[in-house]
Amino acid sequence: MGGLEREPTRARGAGPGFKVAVLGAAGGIGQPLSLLMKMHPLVSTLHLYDVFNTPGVVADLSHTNTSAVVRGFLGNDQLGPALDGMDLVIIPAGVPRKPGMTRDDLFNINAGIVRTLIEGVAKHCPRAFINIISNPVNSTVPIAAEVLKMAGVYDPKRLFGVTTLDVVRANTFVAEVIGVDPKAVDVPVVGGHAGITILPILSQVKPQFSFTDKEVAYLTNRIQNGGTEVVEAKAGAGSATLSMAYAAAKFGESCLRALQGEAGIVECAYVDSEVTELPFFATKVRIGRAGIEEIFPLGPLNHYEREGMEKLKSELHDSIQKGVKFVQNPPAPKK
Ligand SMILES: NC(=O)C1=CN([C@@H]2O[C@H](COP(=O)(O)OP(=O)(O)OC[C@H]3O[C@@H](n4cnc5c(N)ncnc54)[C@H](O)[C@@H]3O)[C@@H](O)[C@H]2O)C=CC1
Ligand SMILES: O=C([O-])CC(=O)C(=O)O
Repeated sequence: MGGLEREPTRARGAGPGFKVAVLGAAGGIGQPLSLLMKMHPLVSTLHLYDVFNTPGVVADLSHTNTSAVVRGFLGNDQLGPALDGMDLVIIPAGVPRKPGMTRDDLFNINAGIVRTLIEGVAKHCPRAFINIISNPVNSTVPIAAEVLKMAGVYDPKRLFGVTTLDVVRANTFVAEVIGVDPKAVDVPVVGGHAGITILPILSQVKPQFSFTDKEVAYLTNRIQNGGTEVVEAKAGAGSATLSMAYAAAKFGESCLRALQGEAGIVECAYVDSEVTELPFFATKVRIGRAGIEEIFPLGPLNHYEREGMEKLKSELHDSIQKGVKFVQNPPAPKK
């Protein structure tokens, strides 16, 4: 195809807004998430990185007439340029589940992917907010923290495990039960992001509502197993992608609004925390320009929720330790 004799006149990418990188951008989550970020008015530059098909995704997205400039980066050699100067790095890279698998079954492949990508972040944009989507989140966030510590650039206020999909699901399923618009519902979801470590605090739902025991059991089970519901429905073709892209864009937007200086941005996220004895835990956090400004306590829990808290602790503890150990005592490379 013939090119233009002169370059397009408007130099773009230097306008107001933030620089965002999506790592794993050609995947099931990465593509719709990249579209949503390309449409976002707070994004001026969008860097799409993957080990596969980024030129195709970039060619496609670059034809949308939204102001963000999109650039593609392919393969490990281009990880540095993909990350240079980024304000926000969103990471949905890695393999998804198939029916019968747990999120922890993804550890062997995804742990190494996240470690490599975070080494890149540590080197090229250590002050960026990092949003980790790659599973198992309960372990990949501790992996990221250890890698950043080793590089001497760990700022716990800027590292977030994305658990927004659990909140999105909780709000949707609760809205169905109480018969209101899901946008009007707010359910805190705490703990982690796998099975029983996902703990919806239904007693704190807004608007206030008194659920029956049967409703609590149904809702808790559906929220904890929402990911598996999608994995089974997709029958081998992957896990949640569209709802996850929506959730990641929602959380990413909150990070960008916080970076811009907007006050009062509150989201649930899995973060370095002292709310419990576990070193990482998801609760509501207030995010500001420099990252997490406040981690909210759990608030009053009923008997059912206190039991759920006790049940989740040992699984979450083990997943955290597994991630920490992976970086501190890495497995010997296979011969
Ligand atoms: N936190 C959450 O709530 C959720 C997390 N997930 C997780 O997100 C991850 C991605 O899921 P999908 O997009 O459905 O998978 P996918 O397989 O469709 O896409 C993953 C992408 O990552 C890329 N990739 C692989 N190795 C890479 C590397 N070293 N560097 C950069 N990119 C690399 C692949 O080429 C692919 O394009 C999975 O681990 C999945 O379990 C999925 C849904 C919800
Ligand atoms: O279930 C999975 O494997 C993907 C995921 O984390 C979710 O949908 O919540």
